[in-house]
Amino acid sequence: MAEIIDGKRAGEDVAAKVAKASAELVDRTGVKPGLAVVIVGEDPASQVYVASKSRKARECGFHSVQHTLAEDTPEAELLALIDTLNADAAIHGILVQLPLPAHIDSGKVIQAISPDKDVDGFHFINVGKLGAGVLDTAFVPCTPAGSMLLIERIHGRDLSGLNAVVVGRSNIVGKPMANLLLAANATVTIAHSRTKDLPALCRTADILVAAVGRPEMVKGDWVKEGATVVDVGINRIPAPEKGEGKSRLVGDVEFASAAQRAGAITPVPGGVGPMTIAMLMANTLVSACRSAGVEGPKF
Ligand SMILES: Nc1nc(=O)c2c([nH]1)NC[C@@H]1CN(c3ccc(C(=O)N[C@@H](CCC(=O)O)C(=O)O)cc3)C=[N+]21
Repeated sequence: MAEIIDGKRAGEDVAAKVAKASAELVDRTGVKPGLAVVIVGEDPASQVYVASKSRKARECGFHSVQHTLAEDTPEAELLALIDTLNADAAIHGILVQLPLPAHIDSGKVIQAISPDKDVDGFHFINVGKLGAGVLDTAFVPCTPAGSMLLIERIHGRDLSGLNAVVVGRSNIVGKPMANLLLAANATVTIAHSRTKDLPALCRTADILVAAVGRPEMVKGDWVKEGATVVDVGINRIPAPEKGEGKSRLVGDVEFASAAQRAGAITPVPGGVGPMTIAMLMANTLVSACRSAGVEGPKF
């Protein structure tokens, strides 16, 4: 049976380090890290995530503001809010919760965020730095950054000689994840819906990252014996066994069968999700340290 990687615990470790550094930053410079989270519309799942980000920010001793805009907010109004936050010296990180309503061009909105406050790491400047391996000043997207810290717990920082397969090629997880694995010297393959014989490819992976958004798509017999499996998926599926109308969270990996073969595996919930939120705090702290001109902690 695989070791179950405790992402909740790892996320708490990161948050404790952030909280300590945040208090030191305030003491030394008077600068308090500030995070602005913007949400447009009333999607209940998004509301839950945004609330937990704001809560975690307060736990870290941050200045935390949340802007909740109506579903029908015009794009220009959202862009104007971003301009205001870009110019606000008390704000070091801006997160616009995705997805945005269909009438808003999310690409335009993301590129309007100052790259220096882009704690999601989605601005082209940060995407480019990651692609070029300039990691010291890049903001790295939170989910891949958190996944790397979980992988580090098993393999250390140097992944030389290890084969990594990333299933999924999204801009928010698959592509940045592949770049981080490559920067750590892994041999990386990105697989996707057009990949031939995906199960066979996955069986070559010492590190298998599933980020496709399809519930339990990766089966146990796709997993190489002893591999490290990182499940990025968070899918809510019906759970009639729990009662009428009930649901449960599953990942992109069929956990029970994969855990039989893996050496280590992240669960859902309690794996990558809590690390994502923790890395958002880490990125915000780093941004505040930069703005105060002091060296922050490394994560
Ligand atoms: N600009 C932007 N940046 C994001 O980082 C972003 C986003 N938009 N839009 C939505 C997704 C989703 N996301 C999650 C973060 C943590 C958990 C998390 O902590 N999940 C818990 C379970 C939560 C539950 O029970 O529902 C866990 O996996 O243990 C989940 C999902 C960040 N996202």
